[in-house]
Amino acid sequence: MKVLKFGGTSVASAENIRRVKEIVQKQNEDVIVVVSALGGVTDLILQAARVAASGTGDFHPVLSEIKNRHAQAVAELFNGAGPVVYIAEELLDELEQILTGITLVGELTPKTLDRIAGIGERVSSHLVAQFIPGAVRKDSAELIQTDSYFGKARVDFEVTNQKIRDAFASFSGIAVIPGFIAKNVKGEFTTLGRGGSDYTAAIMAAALNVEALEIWTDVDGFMTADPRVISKAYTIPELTYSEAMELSHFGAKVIYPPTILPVYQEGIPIRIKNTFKPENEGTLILSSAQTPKDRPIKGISSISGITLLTLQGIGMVGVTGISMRLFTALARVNVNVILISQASSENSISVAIDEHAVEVAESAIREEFEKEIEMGQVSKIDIESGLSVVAIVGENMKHTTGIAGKLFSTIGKNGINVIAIAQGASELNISWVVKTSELRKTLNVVHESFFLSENVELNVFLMGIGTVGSNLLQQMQKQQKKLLDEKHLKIKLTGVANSRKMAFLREGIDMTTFREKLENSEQKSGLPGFIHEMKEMNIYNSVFVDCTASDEVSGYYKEVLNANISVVTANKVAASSDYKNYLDLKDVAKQKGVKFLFETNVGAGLPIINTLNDLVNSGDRILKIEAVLSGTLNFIFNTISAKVPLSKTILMAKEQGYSEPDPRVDLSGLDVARKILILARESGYPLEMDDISVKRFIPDALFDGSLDDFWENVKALDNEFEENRKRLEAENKKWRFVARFEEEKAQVGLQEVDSRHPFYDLEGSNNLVMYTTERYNEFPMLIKGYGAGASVTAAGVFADLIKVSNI
Ligand SMILES: NC(=O)c1ccc[n+]([C@@H]2O[C@H](COP(=O)([O-])OP(=O)(O)OC[C@H]3O[C@@H](n4cnc5c(N)ncnc54)[C@H](O)[C@@H]3O)[C@@H](O)[C@H]2O)c1
Ligand SMILES: N[C@@H](CCO)C(=O)O
Repeated sequence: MKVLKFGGTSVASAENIRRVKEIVQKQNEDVIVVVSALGGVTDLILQAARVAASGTGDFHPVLSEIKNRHAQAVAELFNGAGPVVYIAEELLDELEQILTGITLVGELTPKTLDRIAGIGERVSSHLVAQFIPGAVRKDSAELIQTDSYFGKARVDFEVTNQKIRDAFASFSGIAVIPGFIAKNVKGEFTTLGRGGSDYTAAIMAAALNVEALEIWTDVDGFMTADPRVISKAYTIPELTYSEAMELSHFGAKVIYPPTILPVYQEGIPIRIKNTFKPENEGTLILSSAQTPKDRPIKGISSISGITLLTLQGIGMVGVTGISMRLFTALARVNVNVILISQASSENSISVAIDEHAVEVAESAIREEFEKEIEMGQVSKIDIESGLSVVAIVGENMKHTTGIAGKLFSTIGKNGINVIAIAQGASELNISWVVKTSELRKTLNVVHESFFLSENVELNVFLMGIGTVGSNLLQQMQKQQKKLLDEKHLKIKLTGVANSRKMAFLREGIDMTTFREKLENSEQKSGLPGFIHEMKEMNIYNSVFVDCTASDEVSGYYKEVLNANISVVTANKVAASSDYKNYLDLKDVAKQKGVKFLFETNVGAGLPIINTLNDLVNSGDRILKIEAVLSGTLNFIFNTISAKVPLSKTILMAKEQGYSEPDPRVDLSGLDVARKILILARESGYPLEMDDISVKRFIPDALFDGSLDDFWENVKALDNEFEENRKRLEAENKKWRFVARFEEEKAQVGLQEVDSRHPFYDLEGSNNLVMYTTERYNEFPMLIKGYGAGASVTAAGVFADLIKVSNI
């Protein structure tokens, strides 16, 4: 035999009752079907009773709604005919009479309320019993005997069990019974309190020691987290009774814990099933559940609307009875304590309570500790609202090390502040308090870290979609699927901006149609606005990618890092700004557990900075750096010829995506100066830009004025350069713009190199770096290759991005 309980939504309408019938008829054994009232009916009854008791209002409109709901179901299920019509009418007339009585006396006692609160179940059980062929209705009120604590009556199990066993001694087939209701020894109606129908089902199941109890509801069972917040939450196949109780204590309102006590004591399995998707397995709750060893956590639950009340004072240290008095004071005013945290210093005790109970709780505590407050032994009662409690639950946590470490480091890395923590010695649950504004992010990071570790998500906020930025998006879009399939890395474009518009989407903007999305966006681009929105979205594992050349953008890195968002940048301005700022950014990133990566600042996609870091970190010392670091300048000097004058080569470098947005940054030597400065710093030398000697090969006058002036005036240099070029050709030499760092000094400038020089054969826009170190001494280390260009630079940015994910 099995007991099946159908909740309010499962019997909310004729259509749903048809589903119930189908489910019941598919059972291969005898069943007892416990039903709730039609969804929402109990609330309507209570509402009508309150209106009646007020003495001023008219309960009839609410009563009509109750009657209509039933009349509609009867009409659809029975064509409005048959005995059920009279039964329903009779019960609802009874309700009307009692409501009239309440109106007359202007008083609503718990006893009267219990007389009517279960009328919904009494009607629905008749409807369902008559609708399922062969089913018989039995009256649970005659089987379950309670005391007279109206509203939440306590069951007399000895009498009840005997009554149930007698009633079902020779029963076979389908029985339908109302949930929630019972009677006291005098035969007066009582109710079983919150979760009452579940309780009825559990009482029946335990009394008859049935094979299983099935709770049919409108969800698939216990989920790994609140599915309204975590779209990737999934149904937990098996739970122990203790895990189910822990999970349902908070958000997961699948069952009400006290209701499962009778079946728990008998070891009867409970299955949670979805009436609307009966084919799904649901969740099975047993004494010992299957738990994969690598999944110590079964689920995450959360509850919002929490206030933390902290009693603090050095006068509390070592004084016995403080907690007893605190909790007794709260109990006196019926305040339920959801979480308790007290440090071993005993200097403070924090309790998490429902925010609606704050006023009563506070005044009860103030009253209790009036003397101590007066004497200064209790210095303050702190109240912090707008909080949520989150908990991870799992029996396998017991004696497993590293769970709390993993939990809090994941949370911390994402910039979420943990306000209070509680873990019982049973190690079944770790609970903590966060601001409700951080709840979504908390659930996401914890869910990802414990349940979806096979898929790491990276949320990209990209600023600047010019040469490098747009190429990066193409590469990411092409590689997205492969990274997901093979590396379990999900890259999402969660925000993007060009100089006019910006767009954001938590689920990820389609990288093929991002331009349309931007065009259609109503958000005008603006740096503070972009940063604000990114921070407000507060998504875990976020990365800010800077593909602009703007110093204004780089000025925001600190704020971004401080918000626990990693920074990946192709923009060289920050790493070559004041040494203090460069160090600060690195420090903030370290402190916040996020990354600040800028590999493409030198040599585009070439592994120049990473290699340098590896050398230095492994104990090598950089003695000398000699390098050609400008793709633009190398391209210009390799392209200039009798037919292609200087001015044309500059234009070509720009068109081919090598030059800076303003090519004067390359021509002036500033770009190379920035790069050698960054390399010197990464080698461990605290250089400033002023320490770099820059020898320009283009007259200063050309750098004054607008970019248009420059394009016009630069042509005047063509002849002189052609003369010099011819001379060089005759001498079999080439121009190379060389950067050098040695003995804490750095310089950049134009050099004429002959064919024996290692820089002589450097083609196209290639870069070459030579590291002379203590280990690479007689033969320096060489890194050579494309040093500029859209695809190689974008690839370098992409590689940094992937590094952030730590896959
Ligand atoms: N091109 C290369 O080979 C290369 C190599 C290494 C590093 N970089 C660096 O990459 C960065 C981008 O270079 P690029 O060649 O793509 O330049 P680009 O001029 O093609 O692109 C820069 C884009 O940033 C946009 N932008 C500027 N300020 C903005 C703001 N406040 N908000 C939104 N968008 C803004 C511009 O409108 C432009 O579209 C530069 O810092 C450059 O030094 C480039
Ligand atoms: N403008 C730069 C881009 C690479 O940093 C260059 O030409 O080298």
